[in-house]
Amino acid sequence: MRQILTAKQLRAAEQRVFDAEPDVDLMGRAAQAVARVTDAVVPTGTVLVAVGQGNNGGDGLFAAARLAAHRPVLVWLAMGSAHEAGLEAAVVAGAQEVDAVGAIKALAECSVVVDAVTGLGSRPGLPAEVETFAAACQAQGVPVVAVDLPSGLGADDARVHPSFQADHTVTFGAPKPCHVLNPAASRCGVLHVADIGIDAEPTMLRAAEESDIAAWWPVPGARSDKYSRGVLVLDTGSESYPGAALLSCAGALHVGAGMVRYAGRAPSGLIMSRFPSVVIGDGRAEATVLGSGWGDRDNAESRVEWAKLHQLPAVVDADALYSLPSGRLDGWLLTPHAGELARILGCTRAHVESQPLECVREVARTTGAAVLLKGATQYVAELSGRVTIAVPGPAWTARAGSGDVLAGICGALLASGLPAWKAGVLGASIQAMTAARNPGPYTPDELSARMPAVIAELAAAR
Ligand SMILES: NC(=O)C1=CN([C@@H]2O[C@H](COP(=O)(O)OP(=O)(O)OC[C@H]3O[C@@H](n4cnc5c(N)ncnc54)[C@H](OP(=O)(O)O)[C@@H]3O)[C@@H](O)[C@H]2O)[C@@H](O)CC1
Ligand SMILES: Nc1ncnc2c1ncn2[C@@H]1O[C@H](COP(=O)(O)OP(=O)(O)O)[C@@H](O)[C@H]1O
Ligand SMILES: [K+]
Repeated sequence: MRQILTAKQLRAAEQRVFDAEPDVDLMGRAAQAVARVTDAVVPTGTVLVAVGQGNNGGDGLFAAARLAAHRPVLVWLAMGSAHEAGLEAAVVAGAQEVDAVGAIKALAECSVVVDAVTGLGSRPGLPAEVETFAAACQAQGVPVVAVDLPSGLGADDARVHPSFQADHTVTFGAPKPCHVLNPAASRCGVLHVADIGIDAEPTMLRAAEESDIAAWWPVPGARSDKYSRGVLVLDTGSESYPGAALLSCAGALHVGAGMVRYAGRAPSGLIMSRFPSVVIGDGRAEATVLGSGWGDRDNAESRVEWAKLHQLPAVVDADALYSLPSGRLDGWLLTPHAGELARILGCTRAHVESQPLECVREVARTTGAAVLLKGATQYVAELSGRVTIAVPGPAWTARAGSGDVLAGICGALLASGLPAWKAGVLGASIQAMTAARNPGPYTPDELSARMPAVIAELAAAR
């Protein structure tokens, strides 16, 4: 599990290191990591380092000094002034200074650019000259290694602003929100988290890793049976949207539900013809999935209320999200995408997309349920305010029906006895990991059929 630190939390962690060891050279360690990644990404040719006036520029200059020992290095002081000791080290090592015009001209001969304009102290956006330079790097296809974060982004901000488009980003101690929250994360390229001796304490924002998914996956044991593995009732689909019923069945079955009962309004013959192991009709269960493919259903509210009355943990998806019963929904998992979350909150989709953490936390706080906000980055918020980001996957999954499969997956995991937040994180992650291992436009049900192989791989790795 990776802890995600805000700029303020990272600075506090840095301060603790300085307090314990006043002479520690954190900047030297940061520069060493930047030089190492730069050499690994593009081993030869001229490096052009764009330098700002703060400590981010300092990292860039000390990295320039290291690189200049074995390859040509140019430095551009993009804000006029720069970290004095860093500049001296770079010049002594042989780096050559260029001005703004020289920097743009030099791009034609450079093999890589190091962006050390701003980091944790970054205000969103770039001065005009730097923005022009960043655009030229992209237009000319020169790879960019960003120091700490692509200059122009805000460290704690999910939004994109005029900024560098990095191919690689070398950050220190722990990822910051901009490295994991989309769309900002899409500007970071490959993220390298360098250990420079800063300890990241547990925070209210963290990102799950594949090793967590492997460790948490509910693998059956010798004493397991279909009941102990979890019985799931799917009330999904409708006469108008029978496909959603099939997709939720596919999701639940392919992640190993002990038993799936189908109690929705899609034709039972259709379900049986595709999934003969599904039992038709309601019955004893450990969890239910409500809402996927319901459309405008007449008894939506009473059906959701029914689950609450029977204290049946529910995955609430799609149309059922607008029929939530009052009171605390402990043990439930809500699975909205940004548009659905906006409708629940009575705000715009754009607001949810620019403030995803605040919005997902707000619904978890007011309902007591765990809330999985779906999309390019998938967030699972709990009542406590803790948010866990699922393992990311490729955008191939962004297509109609993926959410129906995901609801079935999460339902099966909830039925297995996992807490709702963990069911959400595991469900979103396994779908993303399967897509990552099977790139291409597979349909959501085809992709679900590839999940057992990924789960077997995870179980074998434990
Ligand atoms: N502490 C440590 O020992 C370690 C720190 N480390 C490194 O330090 C970095 C943080 O350094 P930092 O605090 O000096 O801030 P930094 O990101 O360089 O920017 C501040 C300067 O940029 C300017 N500026 C900002 N935005 C702007 C904009 N949009 N347009 C124009 N100007 C803008 C801003 O101007 P001002 O706001 O003052 O007007 C100020 O002059 C961190 O990311 C990591 O790389 C590592 O070495 C590990 C050890
Ligand atoms: N950009 C993206 N990258 C990766 N996965 C995505 C992206 N956008 C959406 N997804 C995934 O696609 C699914 C879409 O869900 P949803 O919008 O509810 O679809 P539907 O309701 O049509 O089934 C979600 O499971 C989400 O995880
Ligand atoms: K930077």
